[in-house]
Amino acid sequence: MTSIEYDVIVIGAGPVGENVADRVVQGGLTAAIVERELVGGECSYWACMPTKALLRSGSALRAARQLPGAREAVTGALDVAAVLGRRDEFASNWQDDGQVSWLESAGIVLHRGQGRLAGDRVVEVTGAGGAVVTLTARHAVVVATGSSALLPDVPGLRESQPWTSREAAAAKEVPGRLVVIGAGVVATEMATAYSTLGSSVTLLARHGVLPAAEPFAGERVTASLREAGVSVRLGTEAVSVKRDQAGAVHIETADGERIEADEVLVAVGRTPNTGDLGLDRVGLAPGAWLAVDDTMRVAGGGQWLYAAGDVNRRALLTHQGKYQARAVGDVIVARAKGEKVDDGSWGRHVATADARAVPQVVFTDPEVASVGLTAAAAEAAGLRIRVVDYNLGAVAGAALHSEGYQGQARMVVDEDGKVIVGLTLVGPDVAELIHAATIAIVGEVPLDRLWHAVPAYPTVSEIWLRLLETYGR
Ligand SMILES: Cc1cc2nc3c(=O)[nH]c(=O)nc-3n(C[C@H](O)[C@H](O)[C@H](O)COP(=O)(O)OP(=O)(O)OC[C@H]3O[C@@H](n4cnc5c(N)ncnc54)[C@H](O)[C@@H]3O)c2cc1C
Ligand SMILES: NC(=O)c1ccc[n+]([C@@H]2O[C@H](COP(=O)([O-])OP(=O)(O)OC[C@H]3O[C@@H](n4cnc5c(N)ncnc54)[C@H](O)[C@@H]3O)[C@@H](O)[C@H]2O)c1
Repeated sequence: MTSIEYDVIVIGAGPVGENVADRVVQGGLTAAIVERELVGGECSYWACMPTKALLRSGSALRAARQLPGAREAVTGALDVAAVLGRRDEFASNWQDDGQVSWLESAGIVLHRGQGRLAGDRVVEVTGAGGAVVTLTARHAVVVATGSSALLPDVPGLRESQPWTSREAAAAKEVPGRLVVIGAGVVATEMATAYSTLGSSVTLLARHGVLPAAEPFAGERVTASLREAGVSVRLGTEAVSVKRDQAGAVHIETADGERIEADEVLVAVGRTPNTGDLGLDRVGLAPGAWLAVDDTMRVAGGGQWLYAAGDVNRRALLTHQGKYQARAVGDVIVARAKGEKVDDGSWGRHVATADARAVPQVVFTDPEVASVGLTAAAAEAAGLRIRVVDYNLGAVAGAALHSEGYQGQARMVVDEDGKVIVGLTLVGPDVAELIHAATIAIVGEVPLDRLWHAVPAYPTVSEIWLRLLETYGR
């Protein structure tokens, strides 16, 4: 059987795979990308973009209603059909022509089908009709196959055809009653979206709401969800699920309650897309997350095998996966050309920020924007820290932003280095504020110098000055 040769083969054309391929082509190598569904991946069609489109209109409406003068101009309710229509556009109507054209313009060859490793630097691609094409990589194979929703082992759940994040992101109708299992990022965002769109939502939070964030984030989001009419059940979980013949779903909880709903959304984390990837053909375990070194080389794989994005479990976020993609694309080019590899801390060919400065925005109401370590995580890492809290609603810019602005900020300072290692902001429109904190953490800007970074008056950014004043000089 003949094989087509490329310098680099990328399996998975999500945001991460696309960026890896682009980077290696820009570095002068040839690249092929293998995709079994839509070019653009989860983020474009079933995750980041459509879910944020579902949330945005409700958020804008709430903002207008919090402002005298603007409030009076809002006379109608949310136009659900228009929101869903705008979401469809943001999901490109689940067509990938635009991204396929981009691949062509970037000089990347697309092979459609299921990609499987079939030996050292060999990938077999099985197309829709069953035909198999064999590809060989001269330098590297990069696995960027992403992740899928995890379905917990709850009796009856799988048979009940639950919604996962995919159905929640792409739904054509808003269910009357929605039960959400889980209370992490997907669960809280989708509870916010669907309650705004008119569903009666119940959220089952086994481990608390947003348990990975600073505790006040979960508390504020819980309070606001409840104010919006969402029933948030803390410390409980689904123990059995059944869909009846009329289509209703019956959920039994650990505390013996029975809840009836039209749909049940499972949002309890992710599982790697490595079950059908031929990992056993290269000595690795199918179905496992792919552990990697800082240059994204797979532990226990050949020197030619890399993994980037969700599939390596370092940080399940598009921006962080694309950051890894830039590092891995460049390191493959450097190694192919025999150039020096810059793999020291914060070097060009490593993703140092994955461990120390990952920003994330949860688009709930209020928004939760964070970067770096929470106080609990910093303590667990053995750092000697000081925690500085400040009421975000007390800065002048917040009072101007909206009536009764409520928010909270926390800065975590490493007392030995006198630098910030974590910052969390909770409040309306804090999303756009977090990048300043990312720069302060990545740049390891000393607190003494931060006093000279003066926030403009009257903006919500004045929180920076208030946090410094509270810390003391
Ligand atoms: C509901 C939801 C909302 C989210 N919102 C945000 C957000 O607002 N911001 C953010 O930063 N992150 C968000 N995320 C996370 C983000 O979607 C992921 O981190 C991101 O999609 C990971 O990109 P990736 O390229 O690694 O994987 P994916 O986007 O999953 O792409 C992997 C691609 O590989 C393909 N593939 C898999 N196996 C094979 C195979 N064997 N052969 C061929 N092709 C294969 C898949 O079809 C897919 O196209 C969200 C996630 C969810 C679930
Ligand atoms: N705005 C964003 O950046 C954004 C939005 C959505 C998703 N994402 C990414 O997608 C990934 C997946 O999100 P997710 O919400 O599925 O995972 P997650 O890890 O954020 O939350 C899962 C939650 O489910 C809980 N849980 C686990 N098993 C459970 C069970 N059997 N019953 C009840 N609860 C259970 C966990 O305690 C956890 O709180 C995240 O890592 C996140 O980074 C990002």
